[in-house]
Amino acid sequence: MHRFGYLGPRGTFTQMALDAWDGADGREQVPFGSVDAALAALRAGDIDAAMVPIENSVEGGVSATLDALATGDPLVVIGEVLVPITFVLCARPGMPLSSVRAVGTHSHAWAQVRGWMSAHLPDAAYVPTLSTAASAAALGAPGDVMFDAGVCAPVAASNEGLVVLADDIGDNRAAVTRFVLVSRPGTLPEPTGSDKTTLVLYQQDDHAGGLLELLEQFAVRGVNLTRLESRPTGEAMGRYCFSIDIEGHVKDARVGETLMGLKRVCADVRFLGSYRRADGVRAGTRPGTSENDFDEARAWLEELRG
Ligand SMILES: O=C(O)C(=O)C[C@]1(C(=O)O)C=C[C@@H](O)C=C1
Repeated sequence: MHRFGYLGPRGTFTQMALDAWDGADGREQVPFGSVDAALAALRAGDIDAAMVPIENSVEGGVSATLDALATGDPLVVIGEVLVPITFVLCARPGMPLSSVRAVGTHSHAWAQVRGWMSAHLPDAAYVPTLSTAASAAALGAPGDVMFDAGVCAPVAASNEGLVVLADDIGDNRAAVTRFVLVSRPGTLPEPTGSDKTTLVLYQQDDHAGGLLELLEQFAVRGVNLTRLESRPTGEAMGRYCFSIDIEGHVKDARVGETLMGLKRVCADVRFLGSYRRADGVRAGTRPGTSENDFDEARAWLEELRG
């Protein structure tokens, strides 16, 4: 693998995630204007992998990524990276804070600085941009821009020669965004004991207790969920699929058994990869759900069957 796409332009938090990814020396970084564009290029074979944001500790799931992975030609996650998020408010030299009337940034970034904005620029209009660094790049280029200031990473402001009007403006100082490295199917990282698996579940039909039935599959095998979101399928009002991250690897017995159970009760199970956890947390196993417990139970059944 050598061509790695990412949500650009340079200076995005996504590029920081790609810089922090340790699996690819000599890689070429290819910026894309949107998550959809990066994943389309990956599906088309123009790049080998793509780094995209999937979840923020303050604003939650990144719908563009969740939806692009849930539909279309299959893709798999092969790794994840956590990046602490720090925002600055930046502008062209000479623009004082008191003159800022409109602020441009990515919608997930805006959600993380809303409190600061209402305290310091309560009347400023919000202008969405495709990434935080895109707002800095627009201000850094000559010509008219629809906003006077941008919210981005400090590195994006300095890349573009902008002045910092305010530092560290995130409402939650502990904000973290989780990024995933996505590739075409065919690469399954080996289990490490500290892994995650990502799935999208489509229900057979809408009925009372439907979600509970899906969750039981995890619960009885001691599989812990680390993220659960419902996303509209787009087919009709009220039709949802479930985007889920669980602890463990598809090669772990309890995860494999869970997937088989889900396959029986769901209309469709989309496997989106098993990969090493960025935080190194090892999955705890409930009594009766260790590899050994499953091996012993399987051997016992084989014996009964003669
Ligand atoms: O705009 C960027 O810099 C991104 O990498 C995207 C993104 C996101 O989608 O959440 C990543 C981290 C921040 O939380 C804000 C924006």
